[in-house]
Amino acid sequence: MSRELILALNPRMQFTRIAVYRMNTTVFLKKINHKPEELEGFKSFADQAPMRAKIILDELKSNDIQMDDITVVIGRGGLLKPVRSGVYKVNEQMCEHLSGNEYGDDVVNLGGLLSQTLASELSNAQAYIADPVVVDELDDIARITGRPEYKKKSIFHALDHKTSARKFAQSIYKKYEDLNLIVAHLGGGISIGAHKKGKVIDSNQAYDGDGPFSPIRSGSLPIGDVIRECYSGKYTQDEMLSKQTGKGGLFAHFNTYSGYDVCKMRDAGDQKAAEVLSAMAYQVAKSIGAMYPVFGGEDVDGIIITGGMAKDEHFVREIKERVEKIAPVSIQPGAEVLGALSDYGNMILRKETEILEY
Ligand SMILES: Nc1ncnc2c1ncn2[C@@H]1O[C@H](COP(=O)(O)OP(=O)(O)O)[C@@H](O)[C@H]1O
Ligand SMILES: CCCC(=O)OP(=O)(O)O
Repeated sequence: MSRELILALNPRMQFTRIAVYRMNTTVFLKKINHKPEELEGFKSFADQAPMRAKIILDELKSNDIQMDDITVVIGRGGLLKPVRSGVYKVNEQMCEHLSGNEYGDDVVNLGGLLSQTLASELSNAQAYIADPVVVDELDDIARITGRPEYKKKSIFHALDHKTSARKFAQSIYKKYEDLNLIVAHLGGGISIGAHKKGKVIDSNQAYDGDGPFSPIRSGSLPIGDVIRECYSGKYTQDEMLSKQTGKGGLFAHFNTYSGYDVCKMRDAGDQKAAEVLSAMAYQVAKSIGAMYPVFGGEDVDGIIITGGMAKDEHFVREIKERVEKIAPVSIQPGAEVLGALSDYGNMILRKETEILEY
């Protein structure tokens, strides 16, 4: 059996999930929580990389992981220039773009930066990312907006979308490339994508654009009101961007980053939580419905609902009731991000995947 180890990383706002794999066996799995006081004082998410990397290294060492055996460090890919789906070696330009927030400031940028920082501390490791949030397979028609200077960008949870869609295809003994699917990832961000024969030809711009509001993002807003707020003199540009991308949605209503907490409030009888969650489900359902014409009259073979909030049966039921006439609905609760990264890691080790250059 190969001694080589894969270290997979999924940095989130308040924690970092890490796992170590030897082939298909999980050797180590940990959710490292970061206390609010540890995260205070950093100007951007990218600046947290050295601090989080040190904690991860200490965690691996104290759990007797054979550091010299780690040859692949692979993280979720961040906000970068548009790229094709697949595995990328982390290079200098990628690190510059991620650390400089060239395409936006989000915790997901830490995926590539942590991979690079950790690989540089290990004697035999190379850093990678896979299916970053900027995988771009949009049809040209989906890019055009009502202002020639603005193009719709492809920003969605590509890793979970592709993994869930392939898993669904396998479950019905079909190839992903032969199916038309609508995938809804319900996580911290919410992305709804039209997967036509293996390509995501349309999606909401799930970071700073349109679509349903999510646990942390505002989604589509009445744009005139937003423009007036921008010019009110009350907020800086960074504050306005943060309201859209990290402090909108359920956070703006309830002051928590956790969709789980708001579901618990609803279950405990909180009327406002029930109303806002129902509105979120309503917006998700409308966005799923909006993908139907994208297939140009072809049948939709399935709607896949995935991500952390797909674990909440009440929330999922409210979406399902509104969309199940379009196509059969398959629920895949939770997002298997670390597992998906380890699959890519194994493909790297077996030389079964092209390593793309950013
Ligand atoms: N059992 C659950 N019920 C409702 N929401 C949940 C549950 N478990 C996790 N969540 C929420 O899912 C969101 C995270 O989704 P996830 O797909 O894991 O991550 P990501 O933010 O990367 O998309 C968080 O808002 C979290 O609180
Ligand atoms: C960064 C855009 C994609 C997205 O929203 O992902 P998360 O659900 O992981 O926040």
